[in-house]
Amino acid sequence: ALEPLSVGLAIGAASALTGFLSYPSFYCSYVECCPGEGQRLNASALRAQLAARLFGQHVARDVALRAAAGAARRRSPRKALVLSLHGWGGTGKNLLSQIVAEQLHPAGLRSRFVHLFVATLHFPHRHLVRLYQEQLQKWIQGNVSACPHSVFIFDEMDKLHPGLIDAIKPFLDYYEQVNGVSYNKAVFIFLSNAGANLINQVALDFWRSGRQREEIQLKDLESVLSVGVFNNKNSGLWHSSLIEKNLIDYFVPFLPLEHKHVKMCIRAEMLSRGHPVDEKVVEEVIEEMTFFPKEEKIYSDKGCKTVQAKLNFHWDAVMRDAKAES
Ligand SMILES: Nc1ncnc2c1ncn2[C@@H]1O[C@H](COP(=O)(O)OP(=O)(O)OP(=O)(O)O)[C@@H](O)[C@H]1O
Repeated sequence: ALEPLSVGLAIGAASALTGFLSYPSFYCSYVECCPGEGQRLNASALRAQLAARLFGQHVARDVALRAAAGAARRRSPRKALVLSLHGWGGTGKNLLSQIVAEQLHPAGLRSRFVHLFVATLHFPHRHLVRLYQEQLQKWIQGNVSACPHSVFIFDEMDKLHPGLIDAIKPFLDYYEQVNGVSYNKAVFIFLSNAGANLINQVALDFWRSGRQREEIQLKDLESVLSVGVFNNKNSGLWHSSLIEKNLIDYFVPFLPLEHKHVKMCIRAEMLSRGHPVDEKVVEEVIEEMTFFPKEEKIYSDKGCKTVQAKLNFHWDAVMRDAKAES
């Protein structure tokens, strides 16, 4: 093995000789750097990732692509990009956030410029809201000062205390600067189950009337949600204040997943573990999953969420049987 010093000297000499590696790119190949001024969400790279990794979510995919294209167009956006993701559990909201974050920061959730907050985990106590507000504001301000392209993901947004939503609001607004810091290149992604039942009902109505799932358009979902959730003061929707002020740029709905999508998740999980796809196992795993509504059993009630656990369980059983036989 080569000593680190020799490797460093060799690389240094090579770069000095060729003049090929500029200082920042050389440095940034070893230490994660904040993307440069011109860096934007790349719509075609995002399209390829979404096509390969996110199943059964044509509406969410199209909205995310529109957001990326919009962000790419604006050299100097007037405000931070704010996406609000809604849908049933296990339908891909965290996955899509991760894919979007990876476009700006290839390390994704491991990047020091991508920050994930889970309401019940990071802000569990109501009586500490003031402290959380202060900490959250300092955290966002410090991180955006260090990297304007910071990404903040808030999971379980419907469980976030309204005081914390108020604390975030100034960063989402059309201010050029807040306390000397500009937030217009930051990305905020909010995840929640709010409106999931209404989204599911639209999907079911399409199915019952014999229409294709792919015919569902954003406007079909927006119209139901705007009456049932967004404009309903009694729905207790967490972000009514954000909507009133037009701080959310894109509403991203997630449809409930059907058998065929869950099968795609199972196959993808097998491949990611380095196993070939075994259709018999796919069928066995899907058999163990539950689907709603009671009569038609079309949609997975946990989306793809339990796929990993079910596969683990399945393989443990296979190993046990193999051991017992030998
Ligand atoms: N549409 C999908 N396409 C591919 N994989 C999916 C999809 N939906 C869920 N998964 C997989 O299922 C698991 C759970 O998904 P994810 O965490 O994104 O769901 P979620 O909608 O954020 O759920 P929750 O609301 O419960 O947090 C992940 O491993 C993810 O990769």
